[in-house]
Amino acid sequence: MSSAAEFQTIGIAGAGAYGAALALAAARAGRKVLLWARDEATVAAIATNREVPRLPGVPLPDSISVTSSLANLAEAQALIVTVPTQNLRQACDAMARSLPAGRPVISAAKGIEQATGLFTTQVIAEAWPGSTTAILSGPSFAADIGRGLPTAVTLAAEDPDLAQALAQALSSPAFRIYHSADPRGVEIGGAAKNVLAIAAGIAIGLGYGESARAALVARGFSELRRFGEAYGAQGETLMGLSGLGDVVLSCASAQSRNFAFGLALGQGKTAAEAAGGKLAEGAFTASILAEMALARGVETPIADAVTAIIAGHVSVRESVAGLLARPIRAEI
Ligand SMILES: NC(=O)C1=CN([C@@H]2O[C@H](COP(=O)(O)OP(=O)(O)OC[C@H]3O[C@@H](n4cnc5c(N)ncnc54)[C@H](OP(=O)(O)O)[C@@H]3O)[C@@H](O)[C@H]2O)C=CC1
Ligand SMILES: O=C(CO)COP(=O)(O)O
Repeated sequence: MSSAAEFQTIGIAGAGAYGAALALAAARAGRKVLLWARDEATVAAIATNREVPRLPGVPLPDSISVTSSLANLAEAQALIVTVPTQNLRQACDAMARSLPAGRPVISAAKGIEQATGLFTTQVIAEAWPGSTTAILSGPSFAADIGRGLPTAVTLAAEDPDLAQALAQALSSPAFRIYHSADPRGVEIGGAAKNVLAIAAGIAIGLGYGESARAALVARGFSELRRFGEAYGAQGETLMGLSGLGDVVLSCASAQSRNFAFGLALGQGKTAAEAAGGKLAEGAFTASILAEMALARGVETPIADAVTAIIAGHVSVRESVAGLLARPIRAEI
């Protein structure tokens, strides 16, 4: 039986925008936080300025310390990994070399590993054998968490007691964490919503308007649900914060980097120009998600279209015309 009191110190691996946000959330929940960045210069800048460069304007309290040594995370009773999905394996390999396995490792990444088709908790389990995995996901911009605005997410683990204990340990009045025993459902929602956010951005970038966006979001959610159920997600999870909730947020706001990436594609930029050096997880997830859907006989026309556009195989307009020319069919 796990209890929140076990988790007094939290280690956070990855000092980007979300790592900073979750460090602040954990500190506000009364935890001591050890924030790890791989780069010495970043650690020095954070220690001096008491803010994370990728989340500027939010001062870090004294309960957050920063380190470039993974061995210093040994004191933490639970770890949260906040590096991009395609770099998660590398980060977990490094942790496995520096720390004993066993403590809970919570993924906060939203994607599918391109090279393997593994979801993020599977990547952690494979790269760091013996770790107990969990996933935290849901509608939450790092900047909103940083400002202390009300936010709600889901934390899931196979062991419901562990999920509940971690959720309690990390929750505070403005950062509410619901718990779940369906980690696969939670991680699929977070990965797939990024692909849909790109599609929604494309529709707006093309000037197709709000009705088109609403249609895309609804049909996209149906795609997410089919894919999720084919890969073992529970329907109720997909309807929750980490699925529908994050689709609503990310498809509606230009604050989403995935939406902004799609918007730029729709306005005629190439994929490289549209990314502009910012992380758009959906750009890496779209093709593997489409491939995995095909392997299980699931239709994902929106993920297919996003994949073809990013690869430069079709123009944005041709691709959208292809979607609009699909045969008329029953909605469900
Ligand atoms: N930002 C947000 O609002 C939210 C983000 N997320 C998810 O969180 C994850 C991270 O996103 P976010 O923080 O925004 O991204 P950022 O681009 O802000 O930061 C990524 C961080 O990961 C670090 N990093 C990359 N590769 C490694 C590695 N191999 N080892 C250690 N550190 C590494 C980078 O370090 P360096 O500077 O050295 O490259 C950087 O500090 C993504 O999966 C995203 O979907 C989830 C919810 C909200
Ligand atoms: O996942 C997020 C909000 O829940 C952040 O979205 P972006 O990665 O698209 O900025």
